[in-house]
Amino acid sequence: MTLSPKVGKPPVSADPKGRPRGRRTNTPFAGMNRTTAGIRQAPRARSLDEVKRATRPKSARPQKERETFHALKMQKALSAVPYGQRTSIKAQIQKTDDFDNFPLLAATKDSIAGGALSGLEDITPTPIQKVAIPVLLGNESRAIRRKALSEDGKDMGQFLLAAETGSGKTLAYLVPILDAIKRAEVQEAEDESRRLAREKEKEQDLNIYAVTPPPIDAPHPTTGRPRAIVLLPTSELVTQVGSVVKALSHTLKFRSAMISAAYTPKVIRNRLFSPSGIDVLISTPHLLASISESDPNVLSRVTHLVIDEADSLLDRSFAPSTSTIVDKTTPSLKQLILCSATIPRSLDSYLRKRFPDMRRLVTPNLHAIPRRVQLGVVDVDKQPYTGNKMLACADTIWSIGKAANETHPSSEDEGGDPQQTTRLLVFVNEREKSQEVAEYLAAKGIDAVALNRDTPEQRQTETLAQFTRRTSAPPQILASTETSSSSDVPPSGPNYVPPGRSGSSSLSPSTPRAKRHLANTKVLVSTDLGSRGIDTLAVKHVILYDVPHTTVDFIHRLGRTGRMGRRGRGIVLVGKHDRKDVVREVREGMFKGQALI
Ligand SMILES: Nc1ncnc2c1ncn2[C@@H]1O[C@H](COP(=O)(O)OP(=O)(O)OP(=O)(O)O)[C@@H](O)[C@H]1O
Repeated sequence: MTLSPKVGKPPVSADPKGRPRGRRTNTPFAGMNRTTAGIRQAPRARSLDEVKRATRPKSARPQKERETFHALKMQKALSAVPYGQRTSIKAQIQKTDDFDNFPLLAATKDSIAGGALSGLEDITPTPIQKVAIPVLLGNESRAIRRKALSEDGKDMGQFLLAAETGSGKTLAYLVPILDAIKRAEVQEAEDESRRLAREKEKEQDLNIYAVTPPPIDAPHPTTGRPRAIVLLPTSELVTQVGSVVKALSHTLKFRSAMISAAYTPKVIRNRLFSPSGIDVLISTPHLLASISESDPNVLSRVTHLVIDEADSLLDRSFAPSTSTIVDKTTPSLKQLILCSATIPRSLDSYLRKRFPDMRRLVTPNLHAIPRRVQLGVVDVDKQPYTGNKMLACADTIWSIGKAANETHPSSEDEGGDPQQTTRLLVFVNEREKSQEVAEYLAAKGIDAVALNRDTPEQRQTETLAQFTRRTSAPPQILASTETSSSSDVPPSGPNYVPPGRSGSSSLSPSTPRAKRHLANTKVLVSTDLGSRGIDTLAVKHVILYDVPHTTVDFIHRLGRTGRMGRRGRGIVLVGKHDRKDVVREVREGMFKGQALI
């Protein structure tokens, strides 16, 4: 290493052009080896505002707004729908306000008002019905329609209907399908009569004395070969959707059948192979997939296949049976319709791979829990529960039941109006817990039953029927006759004490048998089984005993109340092991009417 010859020489004071050659100020080493502070001028005096800001106490300083959905972002459960898309859908559907706006057959329109929604006044289509019915009817430009057809050019439309819980998705797919079936029936009848006329002419040309043989007593051509199939995950949902289809069939005149494990093999066979034929079949995928193995013809004529509750039917446990049915029906299929209240990310990526051309028909409020559903929080670690969640649950139910009884004293069992009975759903995460909680509540004098996969099919149906009773009053009327107004919805807070409580618990955790009975109140303690699709119109209160694992479960469970414009209350019980941050964000999202993520 050689040293510079300038080492030890004093610095030159000016460069050849006469500029001073001192220390460079814009290099990383500019501040090194200084003997003076190098302040060129006196510091600038602070303005009055700057002084005020600096002397303000920390608590008074504006906080940087907390990032919304920080905890929910960790879960990443739901696929996002951009807000721009939501706004444009909202604008699009604003023009439609009547079922008459859709090019439906007169009989189809009559079947809505006179069948499926009989008893309701001023029937207007819901957002998902406004979005989906025209598209499924094929009532749009050819260019848009071509987009919905599959890539291989096959004439099969693929659609995903996604909308909030309790927003009328069932009719959104049933109405256009039944309309198409009726039109196809008319077309086929015309074709058949033309064919017969041609045959007759031919016979007459060949032999004028030909005698037509008497008609053979053949079964109907649609026997065991339905035109439309609706798949649902449970027997209860098969019964629920089956009854809507039946109600429509009274006016529209078609044949339908529902089959599930709740029926005996003989009943299933008789329904499926009825000599009078079948147009619409409602089934669970496991049962239909196994029938199709022994009798593949069952799926040979299907033009419309609906996979309702698609977020469940395309998950690991159902996917093999569902896919088998999709594969076997594909050759004759005109429309494949998936329907769901949520688009979980797993479903989103599955659809992108398996059905990349699927058209998504979503509503502006998808993934938002309506603001008319209010969420209260009970901190079970605080007084008077001190960590006893079961006690907190029982006490909350007693408070709700007592408050309702003050308004409607006569019980259903005593011949009172069943609509005045308070029906509550309690959701737990594990099936063992449902039994445990139901027994505890019963010991506390509450009419509670458990519902889980171990409950026999028949009992599941009977139990759920008590919570799905239809009311004929329109939502607006129901909302106004509710015992509560938005002001008496349970206030939520870290230690929300339900109304009617004086501060101490009216129940003791060690009470072995009920000393008192909470009249006029029915409680169902359920696992996720009771949270999917069940039309629990009669339920105004949902208690989340466990904090749901994901936002998907939050949406489904809270979606059992506040259906079709009604008000509802959710109460979540949080303990020290529960994700309070997740609950807080869900509450904030609900308050702002935002879509959860
Ligand atoms: N246009 C309408 N006007 C009034 N009520 C309607 C209308 N369409 C459907 N309903 C009623 O709304 C209720 C909820 O409908 P449905 O069960 O189809 O909801 P959903 O969107 O499938 O809910 P989920 O996601 O929970 O399965 C039903 O009782 C149904 O009769």
